[in-house]
Amino acid sequence: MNQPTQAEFPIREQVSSFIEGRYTRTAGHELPVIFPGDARRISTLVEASADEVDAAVRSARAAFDDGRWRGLPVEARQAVMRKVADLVDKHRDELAYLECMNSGIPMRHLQKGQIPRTAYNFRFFAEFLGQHAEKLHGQTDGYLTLVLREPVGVAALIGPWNAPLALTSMKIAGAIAFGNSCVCKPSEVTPLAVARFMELLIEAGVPPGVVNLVNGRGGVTGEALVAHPQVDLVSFTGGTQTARRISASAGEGLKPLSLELGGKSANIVFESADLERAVDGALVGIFSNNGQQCLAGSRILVQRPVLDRFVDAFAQRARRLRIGSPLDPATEIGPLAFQAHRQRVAGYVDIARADGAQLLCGGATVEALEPGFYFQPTAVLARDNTARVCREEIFGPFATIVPFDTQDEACAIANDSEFGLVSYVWSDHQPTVMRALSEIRAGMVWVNTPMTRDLRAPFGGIKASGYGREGGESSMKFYTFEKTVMLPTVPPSIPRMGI
Ligand SMILES: NC(=O)C1=CN([C@@H]2O[C@H](COP(=O)(O)OP(=O)(O)OC[C@H]3O[C@@H](n4cnc5c(N)ncnc54)[C@H](O)[C@@H]3O)[C@@H](O)[C@H]2O)C=CC1
Ligand SMILES: O=C(O)/C=C/C=C(\O)C(=O)O
Repeated sequence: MNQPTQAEFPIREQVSSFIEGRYTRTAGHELPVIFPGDARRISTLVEASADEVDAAVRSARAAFDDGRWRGLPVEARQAVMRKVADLVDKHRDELAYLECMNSGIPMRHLQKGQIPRTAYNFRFFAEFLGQHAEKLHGQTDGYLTLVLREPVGVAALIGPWNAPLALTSMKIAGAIAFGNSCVCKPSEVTPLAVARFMELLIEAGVPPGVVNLVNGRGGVTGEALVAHPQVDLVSFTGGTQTARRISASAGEGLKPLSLELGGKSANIVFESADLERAVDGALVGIFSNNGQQCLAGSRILVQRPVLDRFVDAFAQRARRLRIGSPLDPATEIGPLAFQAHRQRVAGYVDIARADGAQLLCGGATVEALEPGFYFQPTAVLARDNTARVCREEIFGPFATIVPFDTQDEACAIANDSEFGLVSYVWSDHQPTVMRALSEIRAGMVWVNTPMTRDLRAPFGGIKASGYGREGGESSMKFYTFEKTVMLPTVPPSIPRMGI
């Protein structure tokens, strides 16, 4: 594909809220929307005030209460959700372009990964819905006990900037599949693709008001949304500190919460691994999506007998990754999402050195691509797991390699983290794999493969990586509540009172 252009896919001059099926275009506090490839301002975000958040929640509430969506037969909801997926496929390049211009994620990754995943989020939940009727729990002592699943109500869906549409659409699909209405709040850094997606939802037949959008800063728009008394549950993906504030507010309102947070995931390469595959996997694990992934394998633990070979191959391949404009189909590493974030990532080079780590490759910005927010794929060899680069989530193209001797040590290092999102294990020796699987404390473990995803499976972490799970049945449980119904099968004898 040629590089897409703004003439082909115009970018809205202003991104506001989308309430009851329409952009609001109100005046308000403005934030620039920037193309990280060259630091150019490409649009303006108009922040939603608390009043506008209130209007969005009320719209979702009304849509829920009058049953315009949850009251539809399952087949009708499924048909609309499939249509959403078809429209995402049809507009794949446009959505990829908007996301790319806003987040700096390379087009090739968006066109092959995140945008098809957006379509699949809707297809998956449409099919899932068709498989799950209310469950009959059988008879007991003259009663038929039924457990019904009902939508919770109005969901607040708060998303991050690292995979804006793919992650927000996963939440929307899960929420509306089971009949909920929702208000989304994407990251203020990356509002464009999610905003365009709102129009596609309406075009597909999702009734206005069922999915609303508010844009703005977390401390303003996000806080007003979480605290709104008519919001019934909150699904959040983002940073751990933010999650603490959201938990406090949601806790006050006793709102169910799903928190998908950051990680410092161990990618363990045993000497029994196919080393070439492990290097391939480790590169994908830390450098795909410009390294901005919660599930990045950012701590690469390597068994000493293969350490030198691994380090040489990894650093050599990292140096060869193609850095460039995210619009170029050949680009493997694009710019980081915003300038302050690049500064933060770059700061870890000195932090690593101060802790005695050795720089293996990268470690600098890319002069030739200034003023874009580029940063070279970087790897350091840490002395041990106490280094700050082993403990803090960097969220960029920055790998920390840590040597180990024994399997016990590898698992102890893997678990010695405040986070517990995922872990990767590379070994062709089954007992090694089986032991690692039972000892690693993380929400997910991938064996001899980087980052594969099955939407039927629960996704989420433990410890500072959050709690709650989404995907398949886990989403169904989160976005519904159980209502128990007792029906007498024979007229019961009821004690007579007050006679
Ligand atoms: N997928 C993940 O696990 C992600 C993890 N992160 C981690 O979080 C760190 C900080 O990144 P940020 O973009 O600043 O993430 P963040 O946690 O601040 O933002 C995520 C979302 O939460 C919203 N938000 C912020 N404060 C809020 C509040 N008080 N109430 C309601 N909503 C609020 C933001 O506007 C955004 O939509 C990153 O450096 C990275 O370590 C960031 C993005 C994604
Ligand atoms: O596959 C999912 O449902 C979630 C993936 C999350 C990320 O890739 C992320 O937050 O980086």
